[in-house]
Amino acid sequence: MTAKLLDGKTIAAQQRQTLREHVAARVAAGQSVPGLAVVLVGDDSASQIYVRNKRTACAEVGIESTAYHLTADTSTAELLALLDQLNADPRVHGILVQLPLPASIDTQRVIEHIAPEKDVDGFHPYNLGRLAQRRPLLRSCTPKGIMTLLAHTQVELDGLDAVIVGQSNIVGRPMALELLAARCTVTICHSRTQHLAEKVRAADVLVAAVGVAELIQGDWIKPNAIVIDVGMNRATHGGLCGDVQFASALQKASWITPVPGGVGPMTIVSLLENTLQAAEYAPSHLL
Ligand SMILES: Nc1nc2c(c(=O)[nH]1)N[C@@H](CN(C=O)c1ccc(C(=O)N[C@@H](CCC(=O)O)C(=O)O)cc1)CN2
Ligand SMILES: [Mg+2]
Repeated sequence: MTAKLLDGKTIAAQQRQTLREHVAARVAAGQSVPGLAVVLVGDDSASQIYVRNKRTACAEVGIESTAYHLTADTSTAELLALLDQLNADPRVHGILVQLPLPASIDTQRVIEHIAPEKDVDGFHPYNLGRLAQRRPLLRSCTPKGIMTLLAHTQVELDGLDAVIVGQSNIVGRPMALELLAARCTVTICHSRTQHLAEKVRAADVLVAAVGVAELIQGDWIKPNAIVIDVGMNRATHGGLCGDVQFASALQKASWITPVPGGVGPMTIVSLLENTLQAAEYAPSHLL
């Protein structure tokens, strides 16, 4: 059997079209243009590309993005001062601080300084706590995008065994909360996990987000499993590869995401959705 591809590139393009219509309808009704502040600190080349892609996507759907590019020697206090300004600005509905930040900056303090109602990355403890209580507001972008991909399979998730490989704050942990809210039985695996292959073999839904090129072998995949590969690793031949051995997993899974073109585009479109959501739910005195 050959798995069907979960084509994030195409699905994200469809979502952007829908978003463009919603934003246009909102503006035609006399409401404000959704605004996203995009904060980049330092010169990390991958981050510069992601920020550029996010701003291009904003422009495509009619969200106004404003870039703040700070030098790598910016202090935590200076970044917090910028966030104070953005938190108070009624034209800014969403604030995105691109990660990773330079090591000299206290990332956790920065995340906690973003007003939760403008936290369109969904990284603030308030938003993660809301998700943990099954009352989500702004949801982390990669896990939210993966839930959209899973909905496209039309597979009923209720009661399935989900295994997540990777326990990061950005992907693994919020992903576990999303799948738990969808009534999966969830296992998180990490660097201390014993018998990883056996854990993966039990997965009806596998999310690989560990950042180790092709760690997960095709013969570990349960027949008919849904395989979501968040990994983006440099392959020895120069291109990109995921955390899953794609060619052999393709023969076992029912659905699988490609790398690139699977999860990545869904992360960006989820950010756009969150920005519109933040604008729609902004307290009326901020509209
Ligand atoms: N503030 C945030 N920082 C980071 C996030 C995030 O969601 N918020 N996630 C990642 C980086 N990231 C977005 O910021 C991101 C990474 C990759 C892609 C993507 O579309 N990837 C493409 C392949 C790109 C390539 O060819 O190099 C794909 O998968 O098709 C989107 C977003 C860490 N930081
Ligand atoms: Mg992400």
